[in-house]
Amino acid sequence: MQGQDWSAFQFEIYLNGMNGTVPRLPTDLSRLEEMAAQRLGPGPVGYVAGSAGSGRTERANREALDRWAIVPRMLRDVRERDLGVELFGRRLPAPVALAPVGVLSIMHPDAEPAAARAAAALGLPFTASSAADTTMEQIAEAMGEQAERWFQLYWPKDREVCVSFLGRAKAAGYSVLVVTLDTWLLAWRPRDLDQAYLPFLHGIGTANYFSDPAFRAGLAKPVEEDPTAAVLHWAQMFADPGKTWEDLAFLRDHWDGPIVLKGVLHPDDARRAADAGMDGVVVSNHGGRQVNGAIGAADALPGIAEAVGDRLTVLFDSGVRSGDDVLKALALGARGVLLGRPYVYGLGLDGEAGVTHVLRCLLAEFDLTMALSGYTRPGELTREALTRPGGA
Ligand SMILES: Cc1cc2nc3c(=O)[nH]c(=O)nc-3n(C[C@H](O)[C@H](O)[C@H](O)COP(=O)(O)O)c2cc1C
Ligand SMILES: O=C(O)C(=O)c1ccccc1
Repeated sequence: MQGQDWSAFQFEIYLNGMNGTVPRLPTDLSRLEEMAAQRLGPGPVGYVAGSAGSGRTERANREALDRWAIVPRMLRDVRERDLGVELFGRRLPAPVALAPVGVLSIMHPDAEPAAARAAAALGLPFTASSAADTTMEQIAEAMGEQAERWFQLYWPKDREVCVSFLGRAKAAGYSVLVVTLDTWLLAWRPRDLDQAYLPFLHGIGTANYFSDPAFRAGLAKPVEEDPTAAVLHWAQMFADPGKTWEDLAFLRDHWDGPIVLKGVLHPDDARRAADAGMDGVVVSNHGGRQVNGAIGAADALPGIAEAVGDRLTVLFDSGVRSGDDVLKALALGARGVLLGRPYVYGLGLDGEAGVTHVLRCLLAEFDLTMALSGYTRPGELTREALTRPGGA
């Protein structure tokens, strides 16, 4: 084994069984939602599990991955394997990062620091959401100096707040800026609407803003004196639906590291990202939480990889639930994937240990599936590894 031996987790689980111990959480990560629904509150679970409209696009994400089938190849000596990849100039032990997810404290009191520590302990990047309950500085501290961390920007209307966030993220050691393009407005989300549940109105997810000097300067009264006014101010400056491709020059001027645009679904938008001097895209429909009826993310992936794969680092999220999903995404042209809801359920069900469990399951399953399919490293995976049984 050249890289980290991710599949050792499988044997560890069986060995623990000799002492009568079985895993506290399911090892089929698609079952976590069901367990979370039994054990956690309906508001928080609805917020995480819910999606836009009828849930058509959330289902499309699964269907798009399920339409592909892996075609395993035999007798290829798969003893020496390495899941490691290079992303944005850094060597990572596996092609997986944690997706930016806001308001994690609705799932578990240990929230972002717990998830970030779990990622750091395995050497995987944690993407801190702008809408976190812990400041980016506190998350950085929880992760430790050397740990790879990315900052997700909800690009605010207020220029001063934007510049302040970028300066803080750089100072706190975030290496990659992930700019989310698909959430200028929150979509129509019936599960949240039916329960009239929105965490932000309770001030959840505003830690980066309420601690920010530029944000605070825009308030008539200090946050502590009038929290409701602070939340309302946050709501109107949090995003700017007026942004256009020309505005990316501003971000390029104020961030000297890699910039990745999250939420790209059309090859022409990916080309524009490359033309604007961006470094990567995340092919994503936000887990089906924004445009109901939108294309399944894995259906958009091959066209985008073909259009810009030689100019940009193409990442993927929306629907990844297993090691075979990771294999398919890489074979369809992604260089890495972001894991969303499964780690959030792991956090809700068992804190930091739950996130660790989820990541180790995903990567053990990916390593075993890759080996059993005849591949030894992510770079070997191409469309050749897959077929589409239904045709097309
Ligand atoms: C509860 C929740 C909160 C999220 N918050 C953010 C966020 O703050 N910023 C962001 O860019 N994406 C956010 N996302 C989207 C994720 O980054 C990712 O695109 C999505 O979860 C992928 O879909 P999947 O979890 O079904 O695989 C959120 C997703 C969920 C489920
Ligand atoms: O709920 C989400 O999908 C999301 O992206 C979000 C938006 C604003 C604040 C926190 C999360």
